[in-house]
Formats: sequence, C-alpha cells, structure tokens
Amino acid sequence: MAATDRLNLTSDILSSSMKRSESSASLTSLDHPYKVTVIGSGNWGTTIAKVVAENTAQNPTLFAPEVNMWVFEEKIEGKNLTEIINTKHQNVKYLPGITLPDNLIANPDLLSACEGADILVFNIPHQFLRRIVSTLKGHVDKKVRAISCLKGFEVDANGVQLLSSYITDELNIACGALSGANLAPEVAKENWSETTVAYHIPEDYRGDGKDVDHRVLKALFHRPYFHVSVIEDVAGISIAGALKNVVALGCGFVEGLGWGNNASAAIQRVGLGEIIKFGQMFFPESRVETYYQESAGVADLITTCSGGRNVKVGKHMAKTGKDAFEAEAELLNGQSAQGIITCKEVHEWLESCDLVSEFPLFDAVYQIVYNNVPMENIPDMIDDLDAFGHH
Ligand SMILES: NC(=O)C1=CN([C@@H]2O[C@H](COP(=O)(O)OP(=O)(O)OC[C@H]3O[C@@H](n4cnc5c(N)ncnc54)[C@H](O)[C@@H]3O)[C@@H](O)[C@H]2O)C=CC1
Ligand SMILES: O=C(CO)COP(=O)(O)O
Repeated sequence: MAATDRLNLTSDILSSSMKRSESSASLTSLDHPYKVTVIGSGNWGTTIAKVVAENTAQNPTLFAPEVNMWVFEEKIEGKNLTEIINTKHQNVKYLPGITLPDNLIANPDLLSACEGADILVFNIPHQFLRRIVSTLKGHVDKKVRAISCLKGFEVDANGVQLLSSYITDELNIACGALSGANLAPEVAKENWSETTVAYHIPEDYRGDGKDVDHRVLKALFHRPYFHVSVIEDVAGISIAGALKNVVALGCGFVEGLGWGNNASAAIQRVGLGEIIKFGQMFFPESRVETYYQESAGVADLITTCSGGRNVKVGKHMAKTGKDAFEAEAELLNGQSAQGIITCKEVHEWLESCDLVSEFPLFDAVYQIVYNNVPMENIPDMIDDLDAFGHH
C-alpha cells in the first residue's frame, strides 16, 4: 500500500478516531522524516528526551533518529555536563542512574540544537522560558511545530497566559502541550504511567503525512510504559498541570505538620475545586471533563501530592521552619519546585483582578510561602469560603 493511501485521512478523522491503544506503526512522513529537538535537560527534560529518542530510533521513516537535547551547560567535577551525557549516556546530575539512548545528543548551543528541527519539545522550568524564547526569536521557521511539557503560566500586566500560547505568540509556531501524572523518576525507570498530549491542528496545516497531527504526536511520545492519550484541550491540561503544584505545597504543609492523610485529602479536594474554577473563569475554552477523564487532571494532582518535589518542599518547610527557597535548594540539587513561583504569579494575577478571595487555598499557600503566615492557619483560611462557595 502506498504511503499516500495509508495516510488518506483528514486530521479531524485522525483526532476523533484516536484510541488510547491505537498503533502508529504504519505512519510515515511524506516530506522528510521529522527532526526533533528537546529543549531542556532537567529531571523531566531528560526523561522526555529519552522517551522521544527511543521512538525516533524505532520509527526512522517518520522521524530522523538523532534527537538533539539542548543542555544548559554546567561543570560537574570539572567536566562539561554535555560531554558526560554524550560519552557516558547518563545525565549524572538531573537523572542519575538512567541510561540514555545513544541517538540522543546533548548540545549546549540552543540555536545549533534547534537548527533544522521540525518539532521542538520545550521542557525547562518555566522561569527560564522567556530567555529561551527570546534567543530563539527570528530563528524558527513558522512551519515548525512545538509541544510544551512545562507546568506553569506566563503572567504579566496583560494577564495570565498558557505557556503554549506564549510560545505560539512569540515564535509564531503552533504549540500544544503534554501533561500528566508523570513523576519523572518513575517514567525514566519505565514504570507504567499515562499522559495526555493536547494539540489543535493549526489553520496552516499542510496535510496528512506532511505535517504534525495527533497520530504523529502519539508516535513521538507513546511507549509501552508511557501511554499517551491525544486530545484537543490544551488549556485544560495546562491549567491542571500548573496549579496542582500550588496545591501540592499545601499538602506538604499539612503532612509536615503531622496531620496525616485526611488533611492532605482535604487540601486536594479544595485544590481541585479551585483549579476547575480558575479554568472556567479565565480559560472558558477548557473542559471540566478533562480534569477527571485525563491523566493531566486529578491523577496528576494525586501523584504530585503523594510523591512530587513540591510536596517534599512543603513538608520540609513544615518540619524545619526553613523558607521555600532554602527547602528547594537543600532538597532538590538544582531542580525546581514550580509551585513556589506559580503561587506568586497566580496571586499577582488574582490580585490584579480583585479575585483573591475566590481562591482561598491558592491565597493561603502564597501567604505561607511569601508572608510567613503560620501554616497551622490553613484550615481556617480555607474554611471561610471554599471553591464551591460553601461556608
Ligand atoms: N520532574 C518531574 O517529575 C516533572 C516535571 N514537569 C515539569 O517540567 C518542567 C521541567 O522540569 P524538569 O526537567 O524536572 O527541570 P528541573 O526541575 O530538573 O530543573 C533543572 C533544569 O533547569 C536547568 N536550568 C538551571 N538554570 C537554568 C537557566 N538559567 N536557564 C535555563 N535552564 C536552567 C538545569 O540545567 C536543568 O536542566 C517544569 O515545568 C516541571 O514542572 C512535568 C512533569 C514531571
Ligand atoms: O509534574 C509532576 C508530576 O506529574 C512532578 O511534580 P513535582 O514537580 O512536584 O515533582
């Protein structure tokens, strides 16, 4: 069967017929194999680069096997991290103990790492996105497609923006998102998990086999141990991914105080309500169903509040009396607990629209992290008005 026949489906049919178990083995690219670059090499950046490089090696008709990974260069015992990754095939600082595929190439030069790429996978702590994007500006062809694996928002005087929309606006390229219940160390060890990829087919879509669509994205990210569901709701999965980090800090506080599972569940209940409310208020295009039907919703909230870095930082703060930045530095060896910045960004935004009182848990987390409000006050702070308007 000719490749054109195999791919003779519209993008709408492709996306609506996407099944969780669907095989992508018959996909080919008609133009040239898509070249993929991963921007970022932290705990999740390296893990996703491993996933992607495994898939590109297995699908050489669809993808160029070699995957570049941009690395923020640093010295480890006098040696460049890129050199260590390219010779030992291990990211000894951010993902120690995990062997990386040898078709994954670390590159410290952002522009050269992205040169010729058809698909850019952004995966860095979100506080560094502005600088990365400003370096890339003017160097990315508008045919390039992108996926953001970041969890956070871009907040400025104009409002709160999804990071995928920020990438689209700044670089003039279509950008979707990947988000799910995905603690990186577990995915890196190839323990089974699920994730959600969301992508809107752009208006300048070039046609089946010539452009990135839902099946290409599934082929890029799906592994036997990493099951991908591809949907349209970029806003829903991005909101859930960003805000669960704030809720997880709150869970860390009550756990660190020794209050146990019931208290943690209460924080998650209120947190979920505030996440959904935030989505409905500021991103009405997001779907409430996404939060409970997709890995990127409640499942991500649960896993992050059980074993993520944000909950660890919150717990450490409660146990030691250290502030959030000290706790992050002591525990994470250069990794980032994104809830610390996200709770500030969200608070600034809510304050600017006079809506802080509608989100008592987000406010409580912010007050504890930035204004030294005692964490023991959380029950009273969120009891006043919960996300459903109950007193
Ligand atoms: N680690 C995880 O389990 C998961 C993380 N995420 C999200 O993925 C995104 C990336 O997280 P991770 O890869 O875990 O990062 P990380 O938390 O491991 O951060 C370390 C990375 O930041 C880089 N970095 C440090 N200073 C920098 C600078 N000035 N400019 C650019 N980069 C710099 C380091 O080189 C390193 O690659 C975050 O938004 C996170 O919330 C999403 C799912 C799972
Ligand atoms: O996003 C994550 C899991 O899906 C990781 O959460 P942490 O950043 O709290 O480790």
